[in-house]
Amino acid sequence: MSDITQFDVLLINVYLLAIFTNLIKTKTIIHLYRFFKLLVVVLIVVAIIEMVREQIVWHEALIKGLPIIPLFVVTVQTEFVLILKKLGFKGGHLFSNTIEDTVKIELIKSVDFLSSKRIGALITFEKTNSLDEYISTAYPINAQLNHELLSTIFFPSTPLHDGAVIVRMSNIVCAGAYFPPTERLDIPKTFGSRHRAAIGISEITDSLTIVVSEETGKISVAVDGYLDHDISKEALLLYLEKHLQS
Ligand SMILES: Nc1ncnc2c1ncn2[C@@H]1O[C@H](COP(=O)(O)OP(=O)(O)OP(=O)(O)O)[C@@H](O)[C@H]1O
Repeated sequence: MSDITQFDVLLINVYLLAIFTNLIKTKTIIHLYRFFKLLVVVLIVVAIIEMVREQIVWHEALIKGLPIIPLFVVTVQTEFVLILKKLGFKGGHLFSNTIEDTVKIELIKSVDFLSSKRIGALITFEKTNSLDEYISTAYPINAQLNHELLSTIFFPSTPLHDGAVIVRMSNIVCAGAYFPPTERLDIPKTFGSRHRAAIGISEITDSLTIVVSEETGKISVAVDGYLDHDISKEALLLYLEKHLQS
């Protein structure tokens, strides 16, 4: 323990901070981070019990507890970054996916059309967590979302219809994006890879995804790792109002 220098502590701190703030998007890191947070809480509780039991004064406790300080600092920093992201603070400016009311109407029209024709679709709205890594491997579009464009993209047998459309602000940024599907085992077998991809992306980012089932025409929304299946147009509009500001 005493071999650890302040410089080592600093290095560990910087290293862990880099992992947990930059790679927080990947599932392994999220699981690792949850375990890490639990570890910090356990270590702090053990340290407090030891302090009380052995009547250690605070400065002795500080020296003894030096190795867990980086763990504590990183956890606090990471939590702080996550809270800022939740509040919509990104890269020094307030950010959220603002979507105009006219675009919401176009979107609902398109989803209704796709649903009535039983055309499968996956439409993901980026919020504060960047979807750049999925955009970079998809087909770029960069055009304002409207009913005609969105419906045409998902038309069966056309080159762009497979995969997901990603929407940033009121623009369709790309089509044909692929997401890591959820690894959950409790998802009903009736949900195939499209629905699993929607849940998957909602587990690792704060995005909102609309799914139209090719098989049934049913509309679902995936957000925060949860799939709300078979919802009405009205319920869809409520989701848009709640998650995407005008
Ligand atoms: N990982 C993925 N990311 C994005 N889109 C995907 C992914 N996996 C599958 N898809 C899309 O879903 C289509 C296949 O859907 P599949 O029938 O397996 O799913 P489903 O959930 O049963 O949906 P549906 O009810 O529409 O049949 C693919 O052709 C592709 O367009």
